Amino acid sequence: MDSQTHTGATAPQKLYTAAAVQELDRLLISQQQIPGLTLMKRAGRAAFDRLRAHWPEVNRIQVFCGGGNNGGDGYVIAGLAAQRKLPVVVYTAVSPEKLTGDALEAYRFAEREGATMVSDLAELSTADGNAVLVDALLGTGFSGELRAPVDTAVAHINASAAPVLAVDIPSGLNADSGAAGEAVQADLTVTFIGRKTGLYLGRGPALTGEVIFDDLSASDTVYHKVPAHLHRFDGGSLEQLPVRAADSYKNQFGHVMVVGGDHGYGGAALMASEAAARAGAGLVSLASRPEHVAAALTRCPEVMARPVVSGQELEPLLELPSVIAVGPGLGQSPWSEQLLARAGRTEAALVLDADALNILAGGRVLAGVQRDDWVLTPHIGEAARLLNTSKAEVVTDPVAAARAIQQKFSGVVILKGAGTLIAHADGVDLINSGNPGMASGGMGDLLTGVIAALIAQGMTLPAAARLAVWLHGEAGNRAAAEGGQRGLLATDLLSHIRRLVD
Ligand SMILES: NC(=O)C1=CN([C@@H]2O[C@H](COP(=O)(O)OP(=O)(O)OC[C@H]3O[C@@H](n4cnc5c(N)ncnc54)[C@H](O)[C@@H]3O)[C@@H](O)[C@H]2O)[C@H](O)CC1
Ligand SMILES: [K+]
Repeated sequence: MDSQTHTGATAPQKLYTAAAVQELDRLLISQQQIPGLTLMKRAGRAAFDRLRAHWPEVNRIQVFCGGGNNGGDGYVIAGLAAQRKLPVVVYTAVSPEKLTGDALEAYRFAEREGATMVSDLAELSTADGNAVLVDALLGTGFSGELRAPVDTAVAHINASAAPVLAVDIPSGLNADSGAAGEAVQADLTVTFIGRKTGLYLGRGPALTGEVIFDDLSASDTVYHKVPAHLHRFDGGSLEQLPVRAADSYKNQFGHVMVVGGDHGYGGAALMASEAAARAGAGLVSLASRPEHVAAALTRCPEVMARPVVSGQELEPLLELPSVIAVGPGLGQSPWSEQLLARAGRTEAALVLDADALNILAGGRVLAGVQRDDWVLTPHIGEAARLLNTSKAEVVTDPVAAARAIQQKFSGVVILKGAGTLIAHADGVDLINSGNPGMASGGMGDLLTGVIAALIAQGMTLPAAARLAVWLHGEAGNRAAAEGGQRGLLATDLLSHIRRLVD
C-alpha cells in the first residue's frame, strides 16, 4: 500500500526493473554529477527520517548490513542514529574488511559516530524497549537463493516481534518479478530513485508493508532517459466513466451478454451477469443451460436469461449484444466449445475468462485467432496453459508472461494476482487491489461482468480493464472492511460495485 495520498487526478507511477534503476543511478552520478556517496547519504537520511516519523517512540535500532551498497545505506542510517545519541547496534553480515567504495566510506562514518558493531546474531536482543530493526542486507543486487549468513539474518529478523524497516526492498524479494523464497517481512519499505516492479508484484505486496518512495532529489531529465517497465495506476490516476446526461436512455449504455453456465455452474454465469448490470450496462442477457433460467429470473429479473441447448440456438442471440463475456461457468464440454466458437466469430467485443481461456489454450477452438477487441483475463494457471508453460515460469516473470499472451492473442490481457498486470498494445500496466478475502469462488466472474459493462458503456478496452480491476478490488476491500475477509463472498461486492461505478 503506497502512502502517497491523492487529492485529484494524478499521473500513474513509473515502475522500473533493478537494471533500469541501476541505470538511473549511473546517470545521476554521471549526468547530474552527484557522487555515489552523496546518493548513499541521501538514501540513508531518507530512510532514517522515515523511520523516526513512522515510529516516533523508537528508543533504539538494530541495523542488519550486507556487503554491498544496500548495506552502505544501512551504515549511513546507523551513523545518523549514533550522531543523535539513538542507541544503535549494527549486525555486520559481511565482514567490514570486505567492504569497498561507498559502502566502506559509510561503514567508516558509522564507526566514527560510535555505532556498536557485532558479527554474531546472538549478541542482538530486542527483548525490551521500542526497538526497530533495519533490513539493509540486500537490495537490487540480490540474485539467486539467499546465501549464508544472510539467510540466518533474515530468519532472525522475521523471528523478532520488533517492527522492521526494509531499505530499498525487503531482502530476499526479487526486485523485478516479486518472486521470493525466504525474505524479510517488513512493516515499511523506503525505496529510492525508482520504484522497483517487484515491490508491487507476486509476493511484493505481502512483504513490503507500506511503501514510501524517495527520488533522492533526482531531476526529471534522468527519468526521461530510462523507460519505465510498467505504469502503476491507482484510484486517482484512472480514467472514469463519463457523467450521464439527463436525457440518457438504456441503449446508450450497451448490451452485455454473458455466455456460460453449463450443468452445475449456473451461479458463476449469473454472478457475472449481475455484476455487469450493477456496473451500469444498459441491458444484460445471459445465455446458459435451460435449468438455470428460472433461478436467474428469481435472483435478478433485470437480467434477460435465455436457455441455450446448442450452438445453433445461440446464433440468433449473438446479433443483440455489443459485448459478449464468455467463460463464467462455461465448462469444457462440446456444448461449451460450440458456444465459444460461435461467440468468437461475432462482431461484438469479447471478454474471455475461466474455461473459455482453457478451451482457447487447447487450440481446437478459435485456433490462431487474434483480435484487437477482446480481453483475456487469465489467472496464473490459465496463463500457463495459454503459453503452454508451467505456473512456476509465469511466477518467475509475470510481466513477460502477460506480454507473451498479448503478443500471441493480441487484444488486452489481464493477468490476475495481488498485483494485477494489464498488457496491451502500448505497454503493461499494474494495479494493486483487493485483499486475501477475495481468494474465493465467484470473484473472477464478477470482474468479468464489470469489464464487459465498462466496455459496453464506451470505454476503450485498456481503460475498461484498468478501471474494472481497480473497482473490483476496491469493492472487495470495502466489503471486507464491512464484515471481515474470511467469510467474504463474491455477491457481497455487488452493492459496492454499484456505489463505486457512480
Ligand atoms: N539507485 C538507487 O536506488 C540507489 C541504490 N543504493 C543502494 O544500493 C543498493 C544496490 O547495491 P548493490 O551493491 O548493487 O547490491 P546489494 O547491496 O543489493 O547486494 C549486493 C551484495 O549482496 C550479495 N548478494 C547478492 N545475492 C545474494 C544472495 N542470494 N545471498 C547472499 N548475498 C547475496 C552480493 O555478494 C553483494 O555483497 C540498492 O538496493 C540501494 O539500497 C544507493 O546506495 C543509493 C541509490
Ligand atoms: K533490504
